Amino acid sequence: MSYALGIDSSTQSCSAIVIDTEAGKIVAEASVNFGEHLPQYQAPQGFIPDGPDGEVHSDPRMWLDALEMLLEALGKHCDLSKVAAISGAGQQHGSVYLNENWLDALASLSSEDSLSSQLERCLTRKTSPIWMDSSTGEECAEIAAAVGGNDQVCAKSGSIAIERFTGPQIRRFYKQDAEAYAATARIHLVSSFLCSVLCGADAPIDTGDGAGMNLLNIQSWSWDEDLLEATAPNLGGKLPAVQPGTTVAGQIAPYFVKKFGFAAETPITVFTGDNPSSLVGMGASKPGKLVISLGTSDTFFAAMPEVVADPNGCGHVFGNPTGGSMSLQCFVNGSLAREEVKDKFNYDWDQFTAAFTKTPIGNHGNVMVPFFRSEISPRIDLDAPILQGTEAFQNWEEPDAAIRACVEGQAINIKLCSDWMQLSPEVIYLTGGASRNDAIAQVIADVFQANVQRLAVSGSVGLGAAMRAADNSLSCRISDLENIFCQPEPGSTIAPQADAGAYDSLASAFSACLA
Ligand SMILES: Nc1ncnc2c1ncn2[C@@H]1O[C@H](COP(=O)(O)OP(=O)(O)O)[C@@H](O)[C@H]1O
Ligand SMILES: O=C(CO)[C@@H](O)[C@H](O)COP(=O)(O)O
Repeated sequence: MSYALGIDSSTQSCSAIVIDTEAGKIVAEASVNFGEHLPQYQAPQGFIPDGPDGEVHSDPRMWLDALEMLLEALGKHCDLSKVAAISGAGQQHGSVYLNENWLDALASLSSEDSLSSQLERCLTRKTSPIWMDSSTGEECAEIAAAVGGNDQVCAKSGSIAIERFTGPQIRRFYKQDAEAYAATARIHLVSSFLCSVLCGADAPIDTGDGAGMNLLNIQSWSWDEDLLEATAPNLGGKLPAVQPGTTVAGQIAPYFVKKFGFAAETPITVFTGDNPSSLVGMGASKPGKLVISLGTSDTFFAAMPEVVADPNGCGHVFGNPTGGSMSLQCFVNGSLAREEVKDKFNYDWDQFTAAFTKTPIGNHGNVMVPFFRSEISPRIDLDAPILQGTEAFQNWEEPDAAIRACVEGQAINIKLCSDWMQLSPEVIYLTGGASRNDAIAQVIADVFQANVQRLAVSGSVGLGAAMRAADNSLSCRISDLENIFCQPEPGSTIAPQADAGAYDSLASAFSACLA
């Protein structure tokens, strides 16, 4: 049997891909959009809107319901009993809090009932903070002070103390509700939570996703005692083991065998974060390739030959699921910022895209810092964009110029913030929902003065998971799978149209707006 299943539970949707490693083709794909298919959770974009004090949470029951809907849909396109290897990925940093009933509940799941109805009684925190949460500034400062400053936090964990990272989120929970914290027996990431559910047993956290917690030591790749202590009492005992991404976490639980027809004993490789998984699915797990993901967040990442920390404190070092490390820069104002500008003018994506043919490169000097919510790269508190240019532009009276300015501002910001990685690529590989947009891809090619390519398989997170599963459990090699599945979409290369230096003055104006 040669089928491998990869699952991607990201911010707005849960998707899956099944690859046939022998035939070298995709067998089935399916996707469940949280807002569209599970409206009862009132999370149109995958998170509960308007949380207080920068809180952004999601309901973990929604992720469970989506997983079931996904497998149901997938089973209509493919015989799931042929799947011989499974892995997956979750949006990074999000955490799930579970009580002492968790392990028993997992071990005794009945296929007569839903996962969410059987596991909700295990939740000690009804909703899960996710990566967009910025409520933990105070906790970050406390953790940094306790271990001797942010330089120490960064040297240990690969990032300074960061609001969305899981450690500060755990500390906030402990401070807000010490009783519920004490009743918490296990804290999982989205990735390890879903992996545990599939295994029917507690699964480890992998080094790729674990590094996004401010708790994992990136030299030893094990929980760091000082960071654990600085975060919350008895935390070590509440965390699962950390394991490399090449670990098999367990076998599929009887629940999924009975309900969806998987073969008993199908091995499950430890899940990772969506970005580390995408690194694999983009064929970029060895150093040399640079990826920009335009998902809910925009991210810029690459496998690194050695651990390099961002001197400005905005970038991160995560584990590479195939070994070694990767660097990543995350931009909160990604797709949702582009959508805000589009929706401001009641445009659809075609009208949004057409705006680029009606405006020139450089936008006559009109520049936008397109931050609709506090940005982390660079760290700045804003709840509305800064516009600088003609009066009409500043008054949002020029829709096409505003759209170009949003995307140019984003691309310039990505370039400025990723300079620390010292990568000057000839080719940038694009993935994520917005990567299908040629106009956005063209701006990235122009700003970076590099060719831009997309791969023929668009779901790089799920693909990366399927490839890791196949590498671990089907005797396939990642490099061979890359040759088959990670090939550029024919004719997709977008070359720069702008001259080198065309964006120099706009980049200076952008920086000046932030000064
Ligand atoms: N044609 C398009 N042009 C630009 N952006 C698009 C287009 N189609 C979809 N998107 C964006 O893709 C985003 C979803 O990307 P996706 O990678 O699926 O998100 P995530 O993995 O974070 O759940 C949407 O928020 C939407 O703004
Ligand atoms: O916070 C980060 C990375 O550090 C985000 O990239 C999340 O991992 C969410 O990913 P998407 O849903 O936007 O792909």
